[in-house]
Amino acid sequence: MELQRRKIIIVGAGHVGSHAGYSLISQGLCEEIVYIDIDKEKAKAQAMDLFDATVYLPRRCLVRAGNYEDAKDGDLLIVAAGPLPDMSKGQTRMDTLRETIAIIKEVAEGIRISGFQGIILNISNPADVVTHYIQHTLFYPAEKILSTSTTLDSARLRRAISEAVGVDQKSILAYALGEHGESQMVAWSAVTIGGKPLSQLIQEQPDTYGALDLKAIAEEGKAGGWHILAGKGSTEFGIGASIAEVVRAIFGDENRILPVSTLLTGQYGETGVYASAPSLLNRHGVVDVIELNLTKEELDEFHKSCQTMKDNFDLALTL
Ligand SMILES: NC(=O)C1=CN([C@@H]2O[C@H](COP(=O)(O)OP(=O)(O)OC[C@H]3O[C@@H](n4cnc5c(N)ncnc54)[C@H](O)[C@@H]3O)[C@@H](O)[C@H]2O)C=CC1
Ligand SMILES: CC(=O)C(=O)O
Repeated sequence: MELQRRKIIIVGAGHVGSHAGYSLISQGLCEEIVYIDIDKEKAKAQAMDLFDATVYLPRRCLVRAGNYEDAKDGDLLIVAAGPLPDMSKGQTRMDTLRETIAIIKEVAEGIRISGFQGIILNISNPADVVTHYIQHTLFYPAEKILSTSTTLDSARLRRAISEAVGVDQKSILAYALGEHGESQMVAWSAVTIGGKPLSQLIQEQPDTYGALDLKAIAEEGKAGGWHILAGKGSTEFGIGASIAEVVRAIFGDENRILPVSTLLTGQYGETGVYASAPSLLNRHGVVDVIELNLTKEELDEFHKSCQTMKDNFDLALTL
């Protein structure tokens, strides 16, 4: 009998790293978590706090602080190190590129020397461009490096739709696609509520669904992160749950479809760019990208978003 011991490395023991850890241990998704942070005392403290919590959680998980040597036999590595956009300066996620890349250079080198060969899930913003940068720097197999990206924005979009139509988010399937950031777009043509296309509901119930302000709903979904940042200075529970959802799809070999950011190789007419699109996830990582039948306007918006990320990826390579 081969006993399973799933090991996750989390680089960055801040708000995201700690909440990712709590989501993972409370859902019993791994047997070991190792925190790496330049602030070693913080890494130790977060690990100890989380390990104490496991006493009262259903599944055992060893949580400790470590270093890149611990990544050698890791199965999955989460990158969550970097600054948040400074709202007082009106920064977007993309505006943090320069500062984040300086950190990511060190993180990527740590991953390289560790010999880590598992799946990399990048969260550091600007998420899509940074994921591409790590993949490029490490010559990493693209199917094994991804970002949660608009998995989180799609949850926020589903909340915004839910509030407008009075149906629970879980009964709504809706994707924000492209960038985890300002240029993201909504694939309205693919939205279904209880299995019915939104376009059909608009025709059948013009007084309710037909009266929806789709632009305002899309904006509300996109603004979700900003509302949370403004209110409490960090976003953590939503991203922690999104990370756990992606990890479950991978470790469970689920063939689950989530809107993660992956290297596009011709899908939607885009090549050589990390962007969020509905993708099939299993133990190998991202094994397929689903091409939705987007309208011409939606496709134009998607291309615009991809161009933003291509331009910033080129910029990242000069930093
Ligand atoms: N993709 C997404 O949906 C989300 C992305 N983020 C991004 O995640 C990143 C982390 O955000 P928070 O956890 O809120 O920040 P935080 O400031 O709470 O934590 C960041 C941690 O990274 C550590 N760190 C800095 N440089 C490091 C290095 N070279 N090596 C190892 N650790 C290092 C810091 O010591 C700190 O503990 C940011 O880039 C943020 O923009 C945050 C929320 C959601
Ligand atoms: C901070 C961030 O990227 C988010 O919560 O969406």
